[in-house]
Amino acid sequence: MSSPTTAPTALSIQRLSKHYGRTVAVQDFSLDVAAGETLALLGPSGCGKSTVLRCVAGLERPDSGQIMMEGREMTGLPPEARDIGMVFQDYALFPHLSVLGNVAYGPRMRRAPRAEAERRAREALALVDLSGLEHRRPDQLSGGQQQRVALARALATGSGLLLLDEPLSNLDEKLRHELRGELKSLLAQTRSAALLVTHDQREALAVAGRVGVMRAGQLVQVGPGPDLFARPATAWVAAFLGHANIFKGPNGTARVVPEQAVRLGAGDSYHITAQVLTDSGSEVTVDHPLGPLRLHLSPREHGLIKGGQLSVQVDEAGVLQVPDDRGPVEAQSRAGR
Ligand SMILES: Nc1ncnc2c1ncn2[C@@H]1O[C@H](COP(=O)(O)OP(=O)(O)OP(=O)(O)O)[C@@H](O)[C@H]1O
Repeated sequence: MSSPTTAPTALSIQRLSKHYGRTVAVQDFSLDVAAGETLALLGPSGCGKSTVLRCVAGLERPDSGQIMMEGREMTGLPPEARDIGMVFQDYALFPHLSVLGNVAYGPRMRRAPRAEAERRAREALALVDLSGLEHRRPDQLSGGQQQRVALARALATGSGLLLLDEPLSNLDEKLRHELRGELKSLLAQTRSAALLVTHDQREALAVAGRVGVMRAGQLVQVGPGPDLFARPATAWVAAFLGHANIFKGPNGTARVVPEQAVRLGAGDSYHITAQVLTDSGSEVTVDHPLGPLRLHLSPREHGLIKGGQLSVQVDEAGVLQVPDDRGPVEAQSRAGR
């Protein structure tokens, strides 16, 4: 599962495990992040994403495994010795410090002289487009501006590795959408490697070059986001990424039918068993021999329905055969839809 790129490795996590009491939070987790790369860890709540990040930051001590940065062993070191820039969910700015003071804090802690720390802080604030607000206090900023100050603070550390734990979580949908694009270009400009944790697929796809999908403490698949969607390794990953058509196959396998494998208005006609209007057209369920096939139709495609029937041709070559690793409840809820 290592990166196909030849860039040097900024972060290497090897066989990391961590439990809390009886809860296995992370198990045998290995991942490399290349210099300059942004990698997003994606997975359902409680799957261990933040624990991985906290172990990399040095805020948690792993039970076993190794964490290396640029080839140096970090596993036993305290957070302040790791030279990492961090942004956490609540972005915890110091309320009594100005914007400039907040951003200069990192370099100051790393013993940069005041003038040098402030120069770096101003540079970072310019990157996040907040020049001119240096003297405000956090409570005089909007949520989005505070979020950007937190980012600037991480960037000003000048570290080769940034850890971002749900960095856009406290924003409304509109602002999140705007900042997703900004975050991507910002990370590209800094050339730092970044490990981003999110439970939001759109965020992962919009910001990261590669996405790692976690389930129950383990990394189940890693690769560029569009590749994961086109070729999910297992039925659980397919379901998690939003594939609608996953059918039980023989011997513990499942068949995933991507929308691209379905041609409308060709082949045999099948009954429509359910129809729901959506804001972009309609969603219909077709009684297909493979299973109840759920399809999104544009208003124009909706016109292909004749007498409660729709012609559908499934390109067998486009159907994916994968191990069915879904629990009984997950498989049931999909089949029942
Ligand atoms: N300090 C702790 N003490 C006990 N259990 C913990 C602790 N921190 C995390 N856990 C448990 O470890 C597991 C992984 O938690 P973690 O916060 O890493 O998940 P996550 O994927 O980041 O979740 P979310 O998306 O909800 O933030 C969960 O079952 C959680 O309840």
